[in-house]
Amino acid sequence: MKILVADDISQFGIEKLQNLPDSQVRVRTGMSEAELMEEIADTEALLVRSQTKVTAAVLEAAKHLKVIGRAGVGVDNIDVPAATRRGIVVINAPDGNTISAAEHTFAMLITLSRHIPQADRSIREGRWDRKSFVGVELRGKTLAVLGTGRIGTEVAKRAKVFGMTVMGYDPYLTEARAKELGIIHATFDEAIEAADFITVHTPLTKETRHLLNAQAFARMKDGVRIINCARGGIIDEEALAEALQAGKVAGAAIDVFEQEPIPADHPLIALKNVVLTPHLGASTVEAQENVAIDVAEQVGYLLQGLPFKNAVNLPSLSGEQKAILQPYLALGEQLGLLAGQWVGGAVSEVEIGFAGPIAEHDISYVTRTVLKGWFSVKYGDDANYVNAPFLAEQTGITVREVKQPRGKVFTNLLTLTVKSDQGEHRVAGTLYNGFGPRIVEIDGYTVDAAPQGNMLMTRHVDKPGMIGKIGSLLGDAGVNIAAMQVGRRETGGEAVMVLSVDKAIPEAVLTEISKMDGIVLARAIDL
Ligand SMILES: NC(=O)C1=CN([C@@H]2O[C@H](COP(=O)(O)OP(=O)(O)OC[C@H]3O[C@@H](n4cnc5c(N)ncnc54)[C@H](O)[C@@H]3O)[C@@H](O)[C@H]2O)C=CC1
Ligand SMILES: O=C(O)C(=O)COP(=O)(O)O
Repeated sequence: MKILVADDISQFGIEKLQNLPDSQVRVRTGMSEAELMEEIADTEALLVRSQTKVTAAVLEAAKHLKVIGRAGVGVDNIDVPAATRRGIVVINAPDGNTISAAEHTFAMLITLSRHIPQADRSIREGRWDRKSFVGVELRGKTLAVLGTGRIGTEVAKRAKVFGMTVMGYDPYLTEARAKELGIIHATFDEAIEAADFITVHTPLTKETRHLLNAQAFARMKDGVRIINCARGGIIDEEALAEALQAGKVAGAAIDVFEQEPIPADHPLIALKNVVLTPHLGASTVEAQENVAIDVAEQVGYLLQGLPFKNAVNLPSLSGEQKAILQPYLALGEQLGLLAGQWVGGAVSEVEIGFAGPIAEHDISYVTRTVLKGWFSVKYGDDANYVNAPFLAEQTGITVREVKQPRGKVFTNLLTLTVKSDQGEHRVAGTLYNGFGPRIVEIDGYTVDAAPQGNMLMTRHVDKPGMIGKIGSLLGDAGVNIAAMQVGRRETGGEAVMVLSVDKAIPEAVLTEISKMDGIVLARAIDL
């Protein structure tokens, strides 16, 4: 198992990776894109912080990569859509540096209100200047927190203790949560217009890029102070520099930049009323240990095929949800795999039906497992839970999820209906209490088969001798039949047969069965 650590992560995390069975951990930091592309070719797991840019080109070169672990929160240095398309899981460590980032923000807030770095510099320059550094109190001032997630919330709590009025803006902030935190639930405009201090705590996305721009600065109070310990790019740096020069903004404290490291001629460097730190929000002993251990643990679980959490490109399931969904995830994958081998032709539509208690839960993960099973017939190990929805999109397959009322016969039922240019097929499975998963329907015919191992499935005309002939052909080839199921609607019509066999059916035998008079469809299935 080859693991590459491309940024400085705590030794505690590296040791966890080294302790994984069969792991070979290489630590090489500060690589160029070309060097990383070379280094990553045979790597299964890559660990980074914010410095290494994991571009689409890097991922293209990473033929064996299964997982990217981000020892921290922001994943904007990783091309997540490209990773998802390639089925690579991206895992971050969302909780480990929250307090450190909040404390750094608070340090910036106080620094900004009392000119500490500028005053320190003046003393070192031989001056004793007490007039130039008159500050403002935080008490009684209004702080706008844009983005009230983990870090924004911790900043808000601390600001409350300092006697500030806090206005929170976040699409996910509810009135009740705002009340609980003792903050004012505000719109973006209300927050930025009322604030004496504004701090941003959103991720960098299309929506938040230049959230604070020239128009936003124009609407703010004269003398407002701005803090960014989230991501460069949330604030338009040119517009901020202009607003600072014009005196509209009285001060800014910035930890993160559009380009890191910042260029020597960056417009903010020359301005006196600005405090700059080189992306230090998460740089504490505690945060670095936390995030490195967290991410190494989850990456390790994934590499060992164990359940893992904090994947940013997979839906997250609580332990309780996992326990409920687990048997359905397995059944869904088997149904997908079965249908993928049973259905021929160009498929345009897949409908997944959920009946029974499962319909009350988040079914999106089950859909992923059905699609993963389906696509693994064609793509093998290249299809996984991460890229399965993308593969459906790429191959022009419409996927529909339908929640159905509980049926009369089965207390729970998963159905998979597939429309192809050769017609419509439907397979269904259920979970019998105590007996596990069973296939209970194929193309409208009732059967009861365990979905496992090698099988022969046929649709044939229900006439004497069919089953005997198939049995002899298999017997002559040394293929033993372990179980047999036949489903039919009326005598002499069409029937479906499911044979569980002890080993794979040779291609030549399958061809012969397919050519038999009365056989409509015959497929070897491997589950
Ligand atoms: N300077 C540093 O070293 C560090 C920076 N960070 C950065 O801090 C940021 C926040 O981190 P967390 O609080 O852990 O994330 P989080 O996911 O808990 O919170 C982000 C919040 O932003 C909100 N949001 C998203 N789009 C928004 C929009 N358009 N307008 C308003 N709110 C919006 C979300 O609803 C969410 O509540 C991230 O960008 C992260 O990368 C995190 C740790 C250290
Ligand atoms: O966790 C985050 O989002 C951070 O910005 C921390 O970045 P870093 O790991 O210190 O390069």
